[in-house]
Amino acid sequence: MEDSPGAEHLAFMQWAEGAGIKIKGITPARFPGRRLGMKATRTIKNNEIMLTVPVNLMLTIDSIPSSFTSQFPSGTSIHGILAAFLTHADPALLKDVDPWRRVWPSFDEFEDSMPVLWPEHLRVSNSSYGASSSSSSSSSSERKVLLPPSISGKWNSFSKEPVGADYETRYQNLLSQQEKRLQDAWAHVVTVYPKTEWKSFAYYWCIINSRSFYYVSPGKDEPEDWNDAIGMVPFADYFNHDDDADCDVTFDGTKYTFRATRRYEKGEEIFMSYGSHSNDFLLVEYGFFLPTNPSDTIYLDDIIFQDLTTAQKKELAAQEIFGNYTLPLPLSPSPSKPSTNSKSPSEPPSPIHSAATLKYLPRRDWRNYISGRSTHGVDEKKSATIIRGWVETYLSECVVTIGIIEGMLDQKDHEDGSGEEGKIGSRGWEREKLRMLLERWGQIRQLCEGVIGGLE
Ligand SMILES: C[S@@+](CC[C@H](N)C(=O)[O-])C[C@H]1O[C@@H](n2cnc3c(N)ncnc32)[C@H](O)[C@@H]1O
Repeated sequence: MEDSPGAEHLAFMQWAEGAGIKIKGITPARFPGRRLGMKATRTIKNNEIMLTVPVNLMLTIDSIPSSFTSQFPSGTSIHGILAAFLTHADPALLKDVDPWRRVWPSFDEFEDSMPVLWPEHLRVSNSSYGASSSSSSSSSSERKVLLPPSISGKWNSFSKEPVGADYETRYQNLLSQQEKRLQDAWAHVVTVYPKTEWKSFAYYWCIINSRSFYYVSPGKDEPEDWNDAIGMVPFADYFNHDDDADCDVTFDGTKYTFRATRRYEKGEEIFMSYGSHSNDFLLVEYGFFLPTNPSDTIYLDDIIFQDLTTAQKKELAAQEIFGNYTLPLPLSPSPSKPSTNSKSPSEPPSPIHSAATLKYLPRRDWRNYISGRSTHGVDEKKSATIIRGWVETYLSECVVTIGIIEGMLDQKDHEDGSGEEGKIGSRGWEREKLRMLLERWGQIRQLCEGVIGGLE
C-alpha cells in the first residue's frame, strides 16, 4: 500500500479493534509536515460516527494502580504521575499498552518541535528555570529574544516594567508556565524515584502534554489546575488539529465518540479541534502552528501595563479586567456586537476598549461604560488612537525581531562547512527553526497591520 502508515501503526490498529475500539471509515495515514493523522478510507456521511473509544482503554489517573499513585507526595500533578507511570511502572503492566507506545513520536521529534527542548539561545524567555534565569550569567539579559512575547514573556524593543498588581494569565509567559509544570513534576517524581532519567521523564511528559484529552475523574471536581484535567485516549490521538474542524468530540463518562459534522470524501484528512488556541499557544504546547488560524491573536498586556498608572491598573484589577488584552478583532468596542447607540446601553466593552477608555474617561463615566450602563464621554476616535499606539508598539517589536532573525539567517548562510544538515542543533536545523520563527513573526506582523489598517 503506497501510503501505508507503517507496520507498527497497522499492528496498533489491529490491537485497538481487538480491544473494543470501534473504527469506522478512518485509518491512520502519513501527512507531510504532520507525521501521522487520520484519513477517510471511504466517503463518510455527515453525522456518521467514525470512532468510539471505551473509557476502560484510556490511560488516566483512575486507570493506574493506586499502589503506584499513592507513592507521590501531595501536590504532584496528575500529568507528572502519568509521566512517572510510563517511565517507571512494572513492565508487565506497560506491556498492555506496548502496541500504542510503539506508534508515538520519538524524543528527537519532540526536541525538534517543542521550544521547551530547544537549545538555550533559541528559547530565551523569562522562565526562572531556563537559560535566562537570574542564576545564569549577565549575558542572558543581552540575549536576543526570538520567540514571540506571549511565549517568551520578553521583548527586544523595550524592557518590561514590573506589573505592580497580581496578574494571572493562562495565555502569557507560556514557556515559563510550561517549564514550571515540567520542573515541578520532575521535582516531585524524583522524591519517589531518585534515579529517574531526565530524558525519559521529559519524553513521557511531552507525550502526555501533546496527546491528552479532557478528562476529569467521575464524581470529582475539575482539578484546580486545568492542565491536570487529562487522560490519554488510544487511537484518537492520531487526530491532528484544525481550528474549525468538522468533527464533534463527546465524552459521556463511558466512551469518547468522534462524529463527522460534514461529508468527507475518501482520502481526506479528518481533523479535530484541540480548542480555540492562538498560534503561540499551539507552538509551545504542541510544537506546531497553523498557516491559517481564526483563533490566532496576540496579547497587548505587557504594552498596556507600561502605559497605565498604578491607580489605573488597580482599578482594572478591581473590575476583574486586568490582562488578557487580545487584539481588537472585530474592531468594535463590544466583544460580540457593536454598540451602535448610546441610548440603549449595550454589552460591556471588550477588555482592550475598557483599558483604552480608562486613560481618558472620568472614573464615574468609565465605570458606567464598562458595566454597559452608558457610553457618556466615550470618544471612539480617542480610543482608536490609543489602541493603535499599543499595536504600533507590538509592530515595532516585529520589525526589530524580524531584523534579528534575518541577520542570524544571513550569518548562518555565510558560515562555511556542511554535514550534519537536519540533525537537531546543526546549522541546517537551526536555519529551519529560524525560518519557522520568521514565518510566525510574519503572521504577527500581519495581525498588527490588519488592526492598524482597520483603526484608520
Ligand atoms: C495528538 S497528536 C496527533 C498525531 C500526530 N500527528 C502523530 O503523528 O502521532 C498531536 C501532535 O500532532 C502534530 N499536529 C497536530 N495537528 C497538527 C497540524 N495541524 N499541523 C502540524 N502538526 C500537527 C503536533 O506535533 C502535535 O503535537
